[in-house]
Amino acid sequence: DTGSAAATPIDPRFDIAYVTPVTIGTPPQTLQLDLDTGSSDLWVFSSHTPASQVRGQQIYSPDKSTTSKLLDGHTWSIRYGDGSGSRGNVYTDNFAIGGIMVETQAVETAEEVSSSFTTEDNIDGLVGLGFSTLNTVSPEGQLTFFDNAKPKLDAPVFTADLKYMKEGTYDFGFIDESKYTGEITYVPVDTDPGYWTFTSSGYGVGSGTFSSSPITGIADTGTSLVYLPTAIVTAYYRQVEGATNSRSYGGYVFPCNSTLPPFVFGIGEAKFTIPPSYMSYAAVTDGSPTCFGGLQSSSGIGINIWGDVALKAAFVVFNGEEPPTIGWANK
Ligand SMILES: CC[C@H](C)[C@H](NC(=O)C[C@H](O)[C@H](CC1CCCCC1)NC(=O)CCNC(=O)[C@H](Cc1ccccc1)NC(=O)N1CCC(N)CC1)C(=O)NCc1cnc(C)nc1N
Repeated sequence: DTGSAAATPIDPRFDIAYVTPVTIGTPPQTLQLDLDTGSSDLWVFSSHTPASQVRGQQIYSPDKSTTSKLLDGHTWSIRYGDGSGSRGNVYTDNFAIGGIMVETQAVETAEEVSSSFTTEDNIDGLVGLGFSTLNTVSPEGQLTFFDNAKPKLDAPVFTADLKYMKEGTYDFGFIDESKYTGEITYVPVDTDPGYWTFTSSGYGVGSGTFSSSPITGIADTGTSLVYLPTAIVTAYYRQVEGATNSRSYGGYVFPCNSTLPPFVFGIGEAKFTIPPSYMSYAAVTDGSPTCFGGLQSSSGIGINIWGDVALKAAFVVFNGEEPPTIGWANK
């Protein structure tokens, strides 16, 4: 099988996240989920989520599906890097993305979600596309949609073609040559502890010299920005008039009318350029003349994260063969 599904930005003003339509159960219930290579739980707002915590999200009702089965005695509880979290019970049911159907997918129903999920009414839940080792279901961990779908895919891959303030695509089971230019450069993936962890070959700021130095981090579709070592981040903002590292805004900000250099990162011998428009992420509040940078320091996180700001500058292949690799191409 092969399949394709849209990745649509949830906010027209800046790319905080992307959602993809999925169907669950019989008859199919359609939800808009955030495909997240930085985690491995598939969880949804559901008929079990307290009404006080639901604000416009679509919900999955297992009781309305003739193919749902409670996974008795199983629970899940997850905490994300931004401090948000959720927890609940587990069902298996039919689950499809882009026409790829998995009959007994573990679908984790939320009994509780944190406030930032309640207020984000465009996200009905997440599809974790990290490695199944990160799945939080207890007492037995469950497989991701990709792990379940892999045997029926023409090729054990999925690709991300995320776009700047535009609808992009996730493809499953094939590599669409019309979506990229030149060659795909593949590099090894370290699957411990379960992220798509790879090593970039270096970086450059604007037309400055390229610094060849290994930068190990995770490819994370569920993270909005790029988080890299402080030395790289200060080298970048040194080139931005009026940039400061703001404690109150929690990161590097600058006057929105400042000229930003592009940011270049290496994958093997290949080079990828994040254009200035992506690097000026958003005004700190609507209408403010102060903008928040798309590149921030990873010093408080403990890992480097290549989030959407970097991913949308490339066509990215998540290759699930043994051993897994990740491929990057210009587009
Ligand atoms: C099994 C756990 C699983 C692997 C977990 N994975 C992750 O946290 C990475 C994962 O990709 C998650 C997936 C997110 C979670 C929130 C909802 C959208 C998806 N990414 C993050 O948490 C990265 C930081 N968050 C972000 O990048 C969120 C994403 C978001 C999007 C839309 C709406 C709300 C939030 N963006 C913002 O908050 N933004 C608002 C501020 C703006 N300046 C930038 C955009 C983990 O590492 N948890 C360990 C963990 C726990 N506790 C903490 C404190 N840190 C941790 N890393």
